[in-house]
Amino acid sequence: MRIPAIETFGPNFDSFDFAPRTIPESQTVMSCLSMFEDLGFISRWRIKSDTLVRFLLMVKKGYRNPPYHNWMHAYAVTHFCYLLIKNLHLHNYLEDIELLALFVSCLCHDIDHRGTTNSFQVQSQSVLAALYSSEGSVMERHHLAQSMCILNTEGSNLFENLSSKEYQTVLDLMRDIILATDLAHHLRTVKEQEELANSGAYNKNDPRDKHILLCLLMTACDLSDQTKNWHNTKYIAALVYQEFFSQGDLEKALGKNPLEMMDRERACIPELQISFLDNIAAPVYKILAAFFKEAQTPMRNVEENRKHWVHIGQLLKRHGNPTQAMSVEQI
Ligand SMILES: Cc1nc2ccc(C(=O)NCC(C)C)cc2n2c(-c3cc(OC(C)(C)C)ccc3Cl)nnc12
Ligand SMILES: [Mg+2]
Ligand SMILES: [Zn+2]
Repeated sequence: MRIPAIETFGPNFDSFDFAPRTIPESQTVMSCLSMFEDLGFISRWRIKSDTLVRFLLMVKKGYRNPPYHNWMHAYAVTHFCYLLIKNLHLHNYLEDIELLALFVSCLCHDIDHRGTTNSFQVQSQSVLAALYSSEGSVMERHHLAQSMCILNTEGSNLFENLSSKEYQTVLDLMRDIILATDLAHHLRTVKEQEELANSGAYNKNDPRDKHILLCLLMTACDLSDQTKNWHNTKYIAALVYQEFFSQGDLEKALGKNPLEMMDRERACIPELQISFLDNIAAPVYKILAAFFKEAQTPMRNVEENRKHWVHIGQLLKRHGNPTQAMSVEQI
């Protein structure tokens, strides 16, 4: 089968400033094929092209269509992983199999997401909560289970030609990486990531150091919409709050009080986005830039986007009533 050259998808496809959501959804699977090829994964791991196509189509089909946590989110996350591998010379920090696991985890990390949070699963006593709430990370365990199902399906097992040792290793890595996408896990490990980055003593023979770096890279991919242009950032906020406000509506219907950020009557999006950037997103890219000098651009773009939110917040204060919930279209 002919896999298009990566240049087909634009001259700056491998630049941090490239916005993957400009790729039409109809070309995303083909674009993933080209990324696998361009990263050398197809020959290195002897991936049969029909297996790879079936795997990608099964993963894409595994996503539902909530406003934010859909296939295009997974595609954008995966594209940022491609950028990290191409721009940060990660081969000096991680083994080949760890890069493969990271890239495939990006594709799979939110499979079958329903657009609601872990706490909503527990509150609403969902089937997934019944299955996983005793271990925590309810949604992430489900994303992992769905991913394993696809890999265990005849014809879409991407890792069919890996040795049994490699096979076990890549599945263990996917488990660690996908479970690390739980915000609660991230908040528990971000301090350690910062210390490791600032120590300058990263040791590629230390499994703990490699685990910490893999978690940082995964979170950097998961939040990468914040590292693009303002138009992209504004658009993503609209999608995220559509999802949050729908959950808030459901919680009210269940007689529960939603968090302010999920309550369309109370949420002030610019304020919430500034605190999300300050407390969650910006630190991730500051730490990434502390690890890799080539990672200045994403960090600078997040700082730029914060300035836009401050400006929007001032406009709102001057022209609107500051507590009035801003419709996402008005942003
Ligand atoms: C634009 C944007 N605004 C957000 C605003 C708030 C929050 C939120 O959860 N606040 C909870 C309080 C307790 C702090 C997340 C937001 N968010 C995410 C996101 C990141 C996640 O977790 C990782 C990837 C591990 C960080 C998990 C889920 C989501 Cl939706 N992606 N984009 C966004
Ligand atoms: Mg997730
Ligand atoms: Zn995600």
